[in-house]
Amino acid sequence: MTKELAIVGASGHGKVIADIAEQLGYTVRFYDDAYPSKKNIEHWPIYGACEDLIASSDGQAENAVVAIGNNDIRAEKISLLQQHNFTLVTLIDPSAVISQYAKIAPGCVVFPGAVINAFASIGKGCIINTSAVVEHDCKLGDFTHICPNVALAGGVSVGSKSWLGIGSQVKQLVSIGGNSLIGAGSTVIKNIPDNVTSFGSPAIVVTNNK
Ligand SMILES: CC(=O)SCCNC(=O)CCNC(=O)[C@H](O)C(C)(C)COP(=O)(O)OP(=O)(O)OC[C@H]1O[C@@H](n2cnc3c(N)ncnc32)[C@H](O)[C@@H]1OP(=O)(O)O
Repeated sequence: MTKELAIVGASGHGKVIADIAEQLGYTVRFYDDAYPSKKNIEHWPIYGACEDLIASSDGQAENAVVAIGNNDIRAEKISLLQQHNFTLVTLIDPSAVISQYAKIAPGCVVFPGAVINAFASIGKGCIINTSAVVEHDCKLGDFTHICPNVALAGGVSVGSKSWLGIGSQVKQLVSIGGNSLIGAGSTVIKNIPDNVTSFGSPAIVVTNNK
């Protein structure tokens, strides 16, 4: 029997998610709020906006994943789908390496080559992007985005909705607050508070996002 999966968000990120989902045996259907001005992505048709997906649902726990990189919008769409009884699927690329002792909440995507080690815990709706490393005992809040090639050493914590830019690295046991942004290529060696943008090596706070 084929498994069906609605993907909300027809973007580059969505294409990677569709590829992973198909490898896992799903038949995918894209939805995007740019519909009807946008009607397809690559060879996949777009079936409607997110509200069309909800309207067409029979309330019988259909599978869905949200493929939107923006943490706030992803959180909003996931909450909406949960309110309408969709099943939030977590997709893990077959090439990712996940410890038997790691915990990953629903609605996450784990991209090719990522590693999540023992006793790491990943909150709801997170993106663990290509070749990111989440070491042992890390704790990631809901709706975080860990970009490609990020390396989190052991015991790092990241608050909800934070975004760690491509190639950034974080020293062991460092804590990054919620809703903060770490710039591409940064090296984080000290705790970072909530609601700030930081970058550089070592990373320093450059903007308060409140
Ligand atoms: C699969 C995927 O594609 S996933 C997506 C991956 N993308 C990323 O990781 C992007 C992460 N984004 C960044 O690093 C961005 O540069 C941000 C968000 C930190 C800053 O963006 P902006 O606010 O637009 O800053 P802007 O580009 O105007 O730069 C402002 C200054 O900060 C510096 N700067 C910006 N980002 C960084 C950085 N990561 N490291 C060091 N310096 C930086 C710039 O050189 C510039 O300096 P100047 O004023 O002396 O010229």
